[in-house]
Amino acid sequence: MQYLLRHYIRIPHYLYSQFTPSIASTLKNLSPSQLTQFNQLISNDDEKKLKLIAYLVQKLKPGLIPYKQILLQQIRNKSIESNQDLEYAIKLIQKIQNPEFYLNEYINTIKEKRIHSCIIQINQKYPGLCSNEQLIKIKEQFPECTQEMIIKLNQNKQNQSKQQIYEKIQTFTPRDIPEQHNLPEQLEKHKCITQGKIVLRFPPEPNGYLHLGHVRSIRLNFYSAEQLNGYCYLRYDDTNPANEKQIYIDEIEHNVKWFGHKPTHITYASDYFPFIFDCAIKLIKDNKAFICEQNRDEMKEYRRNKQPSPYRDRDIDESLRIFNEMQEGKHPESKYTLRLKIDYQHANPTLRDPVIYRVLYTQHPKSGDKWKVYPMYDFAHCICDSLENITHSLCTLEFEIRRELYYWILTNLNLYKPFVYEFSRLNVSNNMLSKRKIGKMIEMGIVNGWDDPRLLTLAGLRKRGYTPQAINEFIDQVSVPRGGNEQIISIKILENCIRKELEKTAPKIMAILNPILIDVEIDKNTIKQVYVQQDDVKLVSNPDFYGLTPNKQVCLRFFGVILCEDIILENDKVKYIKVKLISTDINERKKLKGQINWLDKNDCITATVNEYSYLFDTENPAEIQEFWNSFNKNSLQIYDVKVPKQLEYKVGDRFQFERNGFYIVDSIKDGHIYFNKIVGLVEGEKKNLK
Ligand SMILES: NC(=O)CC[C@H](N)C(=O)O
Repeated sequence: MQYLLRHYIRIPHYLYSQFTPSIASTLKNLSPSQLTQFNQLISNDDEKKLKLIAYLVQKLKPGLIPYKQILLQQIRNKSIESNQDLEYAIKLIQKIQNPEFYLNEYINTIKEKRIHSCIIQINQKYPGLCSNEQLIKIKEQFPECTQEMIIKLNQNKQNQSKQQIYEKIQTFTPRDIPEQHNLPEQLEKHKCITQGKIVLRFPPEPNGYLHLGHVRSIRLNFYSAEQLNGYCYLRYDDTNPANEKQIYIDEIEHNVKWFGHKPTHITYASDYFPFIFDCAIKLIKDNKAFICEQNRDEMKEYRRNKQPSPYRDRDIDESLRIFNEMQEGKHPESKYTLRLKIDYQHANPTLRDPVIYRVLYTQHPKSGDKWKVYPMYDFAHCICDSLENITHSLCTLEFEIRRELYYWILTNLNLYKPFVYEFSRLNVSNNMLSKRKIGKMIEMGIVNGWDDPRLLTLAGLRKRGYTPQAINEFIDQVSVPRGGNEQIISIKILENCIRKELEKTAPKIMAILNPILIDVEIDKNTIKQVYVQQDDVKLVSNPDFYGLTPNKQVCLRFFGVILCEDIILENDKVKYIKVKLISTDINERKKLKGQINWLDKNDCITATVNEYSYLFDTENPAEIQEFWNSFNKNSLQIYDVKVPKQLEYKVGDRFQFERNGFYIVDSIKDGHIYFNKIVGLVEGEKKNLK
């Protein structure tokens, strides 16, 4: 049971202990026949998960009602593999939720709901499918649904996900948690300042480059503020000078601008250090904070065992004196810390007398050596939010457990409290979004720096050829769910977004990857030399191959029908290919299935292509402790390419190389062009040589 709870229901850790006995006792209270029925119903693992969640929702203790929505969400987000699963999940949802609410809030009929889920799944499984193919797939599974129904639902879905990002904020309703309520006079002052407008913030720590995961927050905050006519701050959460650098600060600002956002203000947590310091003094004077001398390990041990620090009852004046001395630089690092005096036995470990200040003699990128004491994130963050009159403080789910502490601090400082809301962190398959882990990969030399095009850092995506529009489209499609940090989004959805955009915008050119030179005999006296692509040449043909192979006719596109007379090898490599021009007649050309790309030797130049594929072989490398072992060693391949000579190439230009994919000019060194492959064509398109 514990195992299931931990894996399938994401609730704060410290609640398990309260949760499990109540479930256990409910199970105990079932009559033998009920129990048999319950067990009989559970026939496989997936069903077990769903059933258990549904069961738990029914049996929630009144105090846990706020988590009901999370659990329901969990059922909705459950990946459903078969029709039976789908029907089963729907039945469960119906059972546990007021049917009227379900029908109004979600979809009109169960049938629509089923089709709708099916569309979502099909979109996720085959992101590149056009609507016709989608229709066929859906019809296979739901023969009873009409074409109109599918089109209508598909449109609804698209409109819904487009609007969701900023409309979502308007749907947040305050939870009924007393600690979160503001006093009437606080609210009045807050409203007077904000004039009822929405005030958001994007608060990255400048300790690395931003990545795709941050775009969810950038989009949610900046874009929502723009759409809702509100404000959004870019605030650097610079409370730990040990890891922070000016280059990161600059890169973050550059990225926000890249997405076209203009922060209402750019602020730094360090701007507020004097105020935050005074807050700490106030808490010491109120006997709500004390100077502790426990070292890191002792503190950890005591907190885990719910024991009080031996310094907890230190005299207020002494704590005040030491804290001031800490700031004056009179004490070494790690000797003293300032800790809150909340409740060392609290069920939520973040409230067990957390540290709020420590001594650091590191140079701070903004405030230099002015400060010797630095506030911890938990202490600084809520105060900054409050001072900036943030209306909605939005963060990822791993911060959920800190929400109670956030409110405790603001309540005890008598400060205005923003509404805190968490959403799922973004995970993308076959890659890793974690500044720490990316930093590690750079350190190990697995990738070539923060802007390596295989990484999903914004610098990497930019270099790879992604546009802000395509990235935003991806974020809109995957939206801002709250289902859990474990969900993994297929990287194919991201690829599909850039592909869709480039299909419309990138000019098509013929380019020959891995070129092979062939002699085309036009007549007895004329030989034309052209390049064709290595993968269009095979010594032995097969029924699916329409390229060059001995004694077979193929067409050099827009030129003429040729017959391959001979292929000569040297050390297993094609050395020479001899072909003969048979006809240039358009009708003859059209007859052939095999249409090959080519470039005249005299009309092209040699360039280099960096072709990238997935960074990791496994879908979820974060799961593996030594994640570098699943690094895809073929994630970068370098090829020669021939491109038309008469075109102009500038860094940043994007092209579609016909039948190959999309490419961007990455750099030009001494006249030599380097392309990065952005993304391939939709699977199957390449083979189709027509
Ligand atoms: N509350 C939050 O949004 C967390 C911000 C934190 N500085 C981070 O970069 O993760």
